[in-house]
Amino acid sequence: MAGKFVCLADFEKFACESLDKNALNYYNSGANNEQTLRDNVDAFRRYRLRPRFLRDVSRRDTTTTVLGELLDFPVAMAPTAMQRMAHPDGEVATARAAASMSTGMILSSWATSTIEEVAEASAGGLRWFQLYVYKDRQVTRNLVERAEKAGYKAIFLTVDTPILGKRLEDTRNKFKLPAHLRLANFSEGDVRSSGVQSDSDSGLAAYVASLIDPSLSWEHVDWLRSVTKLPIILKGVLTAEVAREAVEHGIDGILVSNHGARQLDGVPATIDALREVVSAVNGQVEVYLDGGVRTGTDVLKALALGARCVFVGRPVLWGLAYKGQEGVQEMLQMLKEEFSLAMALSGCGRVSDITPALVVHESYYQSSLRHGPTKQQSKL
Ligand SMILES: Cc1cc2nc3c(=O)[nH]c(=O)nc-3n(C[C@H](O)[C@H](O)[C@H](O)COP(=O)(O)O)c2cc1C
Ligand SMILES: CCCCCCC(=O)C(=O)O
Repeated sequence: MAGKFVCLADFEKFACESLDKNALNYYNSGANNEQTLRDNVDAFRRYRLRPRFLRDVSRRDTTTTVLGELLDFPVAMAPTAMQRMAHPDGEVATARAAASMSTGMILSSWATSTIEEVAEASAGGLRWFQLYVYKDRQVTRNLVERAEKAGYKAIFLTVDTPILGKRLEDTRNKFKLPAHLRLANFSEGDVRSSGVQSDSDSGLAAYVASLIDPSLSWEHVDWLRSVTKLPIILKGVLTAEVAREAVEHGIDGILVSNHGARQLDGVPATIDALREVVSAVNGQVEVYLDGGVRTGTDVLKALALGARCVFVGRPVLWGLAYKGQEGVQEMLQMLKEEFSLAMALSGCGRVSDITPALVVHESYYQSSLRHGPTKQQSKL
């Protein structure tokens, strides 16, 4: 348990006070007016819990599985690029924290540590690899083969970023990766050396435009399927339509995500999009969620609405900024304890006790106050 911190907002506050502007704005900002950024967090507050009491919750089992891999609790770490801006050990510290807490991490294609050093530093830990598709297929294939060889258990293909979203602070700051760091998995063409920065761009947007494939389509998904035996999860799905297509293309899982609200501003909060995706895939593949998860009750709500596991992005960076590996562990420990408490207080001894009846949208109560019970309420 963290010494002086009592909630994840404390980690955020520390990061805001200690990181430099270039890194902090890059980590914390969202796209455009940040409507979706705010909504990702606020939307969780619009769901209400319906606890079941008089059940023995003296012992709780928080474990779950993701594609057959055991996790001590249903919270793992989303890929976030360039973690060494937050702490010198960056992704290596994150991977060690994941292993020590018996959960998993997704390593970003844009890590500031190599695929191999992260694997070596956290031997026995659960790691997945996040993939961006480069215009040069060989570059992309090489990343996949390295991840497979180094023991990563799945590929999370990010589908919401054919082009970089507009992040105002990064543009104002002319974001740059500090000179002592590099995108460690590429031999050349990093954020500093892309060379095409205009006044209306951050260094990042220029790099993406020069190297990342904006023609990303189902053809690339099928190609990826043909070059790896690893399970493929689509990261960035928000609609039933895409979810159904994903299942048709033999995808193994779906991560409901809006990229931490950094791509298309105005898309729904992920917790609001979750139900549509869960119902579209109808149990055919596992569904996960990231975006705005900050408390144990957020985790509980996401699971009740059908997520098998949730991922956190920015909280990892805040934990790193606080105390490296130890800071990330403390952040995860806090979420685990909050989740276990939320399970107890809602009458759930096991993760499988968390069912849709546990959660309703706030409108459920507003409509019954005005008009008496709705059909949904009468059914519960
Ligand atoms: C600083 C930062 C960098 C990110 N880098 C990546 C990335 O390299 N690949 C990716 O698929 N998603 C990336 N994301 C999105 C996260 O994986 C995740 O979807 C999001 O952060 C979850 O929302 P949260 O930060 O509110 O927990 C990044 C997010 C942030 C904040
Ligand atoms: C292909 C786009 C790279 C984006 C850089 C990392 C990232 O995902 C972010 O949100 O920033």
